[in-house]
Amino acid sequence: DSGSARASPEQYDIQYLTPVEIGTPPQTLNLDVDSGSSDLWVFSTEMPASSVKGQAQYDPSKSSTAKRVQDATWNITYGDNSYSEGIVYKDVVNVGGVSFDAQAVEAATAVSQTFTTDANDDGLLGLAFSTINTVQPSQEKTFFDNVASELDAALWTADLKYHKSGCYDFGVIDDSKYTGQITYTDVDSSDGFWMFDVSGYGIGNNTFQSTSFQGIADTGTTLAMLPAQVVKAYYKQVRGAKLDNSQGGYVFPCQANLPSFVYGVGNARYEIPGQYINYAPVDNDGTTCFGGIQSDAGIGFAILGDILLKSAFVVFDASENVPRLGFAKK
Ligand SMILES: O=C(CNCc1ccccc1)Nc1scc(-c2ccccc2)c1C(=O)NCc1ccccc1
Repeated sequence: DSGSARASPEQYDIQYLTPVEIGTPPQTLNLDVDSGSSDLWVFSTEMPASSVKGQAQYDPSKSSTAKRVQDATWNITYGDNSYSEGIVYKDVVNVGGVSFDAQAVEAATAVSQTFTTDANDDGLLGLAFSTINTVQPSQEKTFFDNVASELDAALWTADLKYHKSGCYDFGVIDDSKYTGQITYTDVDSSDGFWMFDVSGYGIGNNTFQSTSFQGIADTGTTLAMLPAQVVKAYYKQVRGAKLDNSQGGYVFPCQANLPSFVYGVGNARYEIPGQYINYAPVDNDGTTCFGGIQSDAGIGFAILGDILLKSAFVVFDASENVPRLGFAKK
């Protein structure tokens, strides 16, 4: 079995949304496929109407295959202190043609303001490792863990694009989506993330620095949160850039000519074009812009979010004893 689902960007590529069918007859919700968390949770008819502003809601009472998981609850808080919580159903879930008939669908009963204000985002589909799923008293499996044994290959791929729709594929590597070789690197999943070693970095045409650091491949995080020293060195090359704590990070004049950022995976080198690193204006007149590369200070590891992932074709491969990540140019 294999499948393919679209990943459509919201404004500034803040996140990418993928249509997911839930229940019988199918209810289509647009979810944020998130390799940085492991809960599949949705806006639902179980939450107060005041928390719903345009989102589609999963209605288990309208699904003949929905079954309540008695006494099961969940709650999750993300690094920006956004959170959601609720109860659990089992139901049919279909992503890009790959289906599982008893997927834990975590129906929200409450969400934070940040989720309520994002009208197009109906929930998250977590594809990190099931060891960090938040359902209690017994943890549930991610959609990928549930379908892996049915897939032609136990892997999924991310082909995210700059200000354009891309794809998430399941069970197959589509060779038309990348050029050259795929470079693989082992994943340390002990913290539940797709965590690996970045072998070094380079700024524009400057010499590549072979200082490795650990990071997670996180399709759910917008920006690339990198070691403070790396980020400081990057913005030193940007005239007018400064760390503005009131904005929460490095900003620069929107007209700045940003250098590219090169990152290493093993002996391979991948480049984020400077244009991708001009994330979005922070003011109405578009004079000052917020950087797509920011510091990972206080997190404990780097977060290689969409700003970085959209520069490559990425393989999330759990087909062997040790999971691994593959990167290729495209
Ligand atoms: O939580 C995730 C992946 N989910 C991101 C997401 C998607 C939709 C809504 C909210 C969040 N990734 C990870 S792993 C570790 C962290 C983290 C980040 C900062 C401090 C502590 C932990 C995060 C995370 O929260 N990512 C999202 C994020 C938001 C704002 C700033 C940085 C990162």
